[in-house]
Amino acid sequence: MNEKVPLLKLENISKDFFGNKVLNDINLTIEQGEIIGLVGENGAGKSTMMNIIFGSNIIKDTGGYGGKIYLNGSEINFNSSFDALDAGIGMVHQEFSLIPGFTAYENIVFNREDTKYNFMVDIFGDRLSTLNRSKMKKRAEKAIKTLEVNVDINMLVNEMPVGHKQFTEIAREIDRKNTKILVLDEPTAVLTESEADILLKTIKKLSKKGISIIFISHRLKEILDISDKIVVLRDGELIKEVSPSDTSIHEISEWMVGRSLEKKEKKSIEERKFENIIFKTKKLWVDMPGETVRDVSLEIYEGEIFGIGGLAGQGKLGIANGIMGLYPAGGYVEFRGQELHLNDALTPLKKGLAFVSEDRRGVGLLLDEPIDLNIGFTAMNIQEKFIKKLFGGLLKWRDDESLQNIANEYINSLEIKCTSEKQKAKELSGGNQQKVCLAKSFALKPDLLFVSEPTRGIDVGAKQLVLDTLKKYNKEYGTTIIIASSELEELRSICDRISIVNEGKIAGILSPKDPIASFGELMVGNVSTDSKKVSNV
Ligand SMILES: Nc1ncnc2c1ncn2[C@@H]1O[C@H](COP(=O)(O)OP(=O)(O)OP(=O)(O)O)[C@@H](O)[C@H]1O
Repeated sequence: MNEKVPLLKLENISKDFFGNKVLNDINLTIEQGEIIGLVGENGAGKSTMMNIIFGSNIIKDTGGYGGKIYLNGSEINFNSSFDALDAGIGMVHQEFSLIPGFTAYENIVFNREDTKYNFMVDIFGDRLSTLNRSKMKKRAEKAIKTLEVNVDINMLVNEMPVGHKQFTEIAREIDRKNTKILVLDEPTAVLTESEADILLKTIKKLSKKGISIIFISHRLKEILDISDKIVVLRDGELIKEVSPSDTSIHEISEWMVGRSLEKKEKKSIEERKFENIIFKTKKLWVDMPGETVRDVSLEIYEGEIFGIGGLAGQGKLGIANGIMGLYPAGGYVEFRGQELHLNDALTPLKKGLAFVSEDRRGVGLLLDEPIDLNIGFTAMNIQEKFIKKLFGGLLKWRDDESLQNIANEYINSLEIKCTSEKQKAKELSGGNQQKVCLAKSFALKPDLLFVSEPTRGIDVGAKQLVLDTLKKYNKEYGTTIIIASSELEELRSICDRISIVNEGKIAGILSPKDPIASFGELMVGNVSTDSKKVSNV
């Protein structure tokens, strides 16, 4: 009998990192054109499994893996990702692998550039061939067009907003002619809902063309909407394979965490009164690629949790980036009654402001350093915390014990999955790296904390934990918190007031109890409605 051979088959796959077992006896098959939705808590082993399929160096450099992988029935054993690409397996990693100083189109066709004939090639060989840029641009444009997004292919990658970087990465994979399997590791984490919708449609189209997709996401609704088969990993074990029509978000969440989850009643937010203005902006503008901040005037009360929402590119992320000196900014900003000088990244930190950026890997972590140093680093440098001094400060050295203590405090409270506080940041899973970034800002004990997209890349179970930790900080230390988020429900669950930014201006400020429709109206710039300004809840 002629048994049908699956496109890809994983047989008894296991992996440990220096004795720490992270994958155990995984068996999985993937058919041509099938979309597999891969889910699991932060640190469950999803990226590791994908790195094995993609032949990533990190697997080989850490002792390889156990078990066998078959592609079209033949065993494969990739020596590098180039072998995987040659075999038709592409991957878009959580962290971008684009070349920052190159344009989008150069990145999309990188290593597969078109060249022009010139006579020197006949004499000296291919090394003297010249690039056929117009052909390269046409190819890049075609790939971007497939995605139906508006990305400027001539823009340098380091000047792009994160969402556009993500589309550039995917366009690069689409441009490859031989792709059979595409692994997408949390591709929608950096996208807005509407951008994510576009991507999901593209994924469906690719699968119809016969390309198989392995799609990792913490947004379980997406997983249910798009997958042909949902695969749940927990603590390195494959614990469930299920069809989306036979399950629900709640059930998947329970398989992920391994226990039954109570359906939480929505708690109504207690109304709080605030007296003093701690922070003000007048006519703030910020020049950040992809983010329009034109004219933002705000007054923030000491001790409140203030939300900033709005559609992508309207300015919600640009505000904190400008104030914290990461992008050119102008206008007037005041903190505790004193003008705060803009275009300087050090002064805000010294004055008691802190920022957890949406681009956490870009500006957040010292990847080769251990967790404890990452958590304490900024506080050490800016506030001389975790430092021992002798002779009136003439002799200074690192206080390793207090660093360890603070790190362990956050490892426990934020449930950071790691082997110890000495594990290097680069060895943590994406979601756990993000928790380290939050801990780093908490260690500063700031008076005013800006947080952008606090739960991006965080699994369903840990989302609430992160929001609760923010609330706890606000309550215990009186920290004023300004949260920018594309998830309106997240803002409505913890903020005292929520502003909506539209076209670089504050369209209105609402109470979290206001109806969703009022937020929606402000998001599309309809300011003439009843959107009352909540000056103090
Ligand atoms: N290079 C490495 N060295 C040591 N341990 C590692 C390394 N890479 C990953 N790990 C460990 O393997 C485990 C699984 O990590 P992995 O990145 O596969 O998780 P994940 O399911 O993708 O999580 P997330 O949702 O947070 O991205 C984690 O405990 C992580 O610390």
